[in-house]
Amino acid sequence: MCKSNLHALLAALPKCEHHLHLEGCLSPSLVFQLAAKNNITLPSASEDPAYASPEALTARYQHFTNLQSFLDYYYRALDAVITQDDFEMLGWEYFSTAARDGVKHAEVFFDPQSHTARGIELDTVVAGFNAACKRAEKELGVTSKLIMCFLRHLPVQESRETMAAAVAGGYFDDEDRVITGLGLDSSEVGFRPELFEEMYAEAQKKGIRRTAHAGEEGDPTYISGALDALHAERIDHGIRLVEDPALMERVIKERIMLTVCPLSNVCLRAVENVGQVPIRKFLEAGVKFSLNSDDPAYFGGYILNNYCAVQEAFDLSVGEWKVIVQNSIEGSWCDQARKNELLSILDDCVRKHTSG
Ligand code: HPA
Ligand SMILES: [Zn+2]
Repeated sequence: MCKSNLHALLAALPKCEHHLHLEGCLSPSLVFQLAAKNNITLPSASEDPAYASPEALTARYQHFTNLQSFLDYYYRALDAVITQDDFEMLGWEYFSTAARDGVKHAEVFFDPQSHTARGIELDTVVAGFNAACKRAEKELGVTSKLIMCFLRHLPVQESRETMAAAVAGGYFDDEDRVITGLGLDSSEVGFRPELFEEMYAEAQKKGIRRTAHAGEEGDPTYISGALDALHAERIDHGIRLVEDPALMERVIKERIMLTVCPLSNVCLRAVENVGQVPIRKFLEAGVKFSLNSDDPAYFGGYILNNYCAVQEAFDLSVGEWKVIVQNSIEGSWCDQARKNELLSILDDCVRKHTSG
């Protein structure tokens, strides 16, 4: 609950989330629970005191110093996730919590290489996450799309193999497209988007949607690289766009949406506080963006916490919230009929708020 008098409106807004790593929903309690079930030995408390208990691990997550310091914990925790049911449980952890925060549509990332590198089949990962997506639609009315990410710190050949495995698995087939989009994540600086041009070109030919993390820690040339070399349709994070006004003009003109993650930016010290995320600058300039939780088990909460933190920092008007939510609906990769449903929920929601 935030202090804002708009809290009821923020809670009720029909949210679309576009920057959410399913692996980032692995809470410390779930790490310990799955490790016990799967007989996985976590690091001992003498190796790393953070592994003394779920509470100690939670406390450790308050002290990341940059992206890499988080990724080290993020990848290590995944050792506990093994079976198709584990992946489904992780997916359900996301959808069941996000639905309570008012998420109606979610386009969620997963990182196959962090599992296939441990000997887990791509099919196991996709089947588990896809089952969670299906269940979310049936039981919660939350629609979703899966976005397969490449880990940019690994040799490009491994991304090539991941792409080939997804094609061979039929996940991009037109009739029953299980994977809607490609993404690019992990350590940004030094691993330029241009390295992944070939896989993105193949995706574009197949009509697969494209996004990439850029401008989180990397300078604005990572954003232009993602647009030029990868033909990215969205940019994940993208907050360093403000450093290059000409590029910002291009992003506005080409209607590229940024998927901004305010609490993540604070936790990973890209900014000192939410007030330094360029929300007001983007709104005033007409840069389209959605607000997202990134890795909610690590960064202080799910999407509503991000909406509330933005409201506390910027004191936005109802009209400004309407623009943010409208842009996040229109920037989604669902069909127009679903967008129209969500736009109409948005209208009702704003009307109810302003009339009473
Ligand atoms: O915010 C992120 N940036 C890069 N890689 C990631 N993997 C999970 N979250 C992130
Ligand atoms: Zn991310």
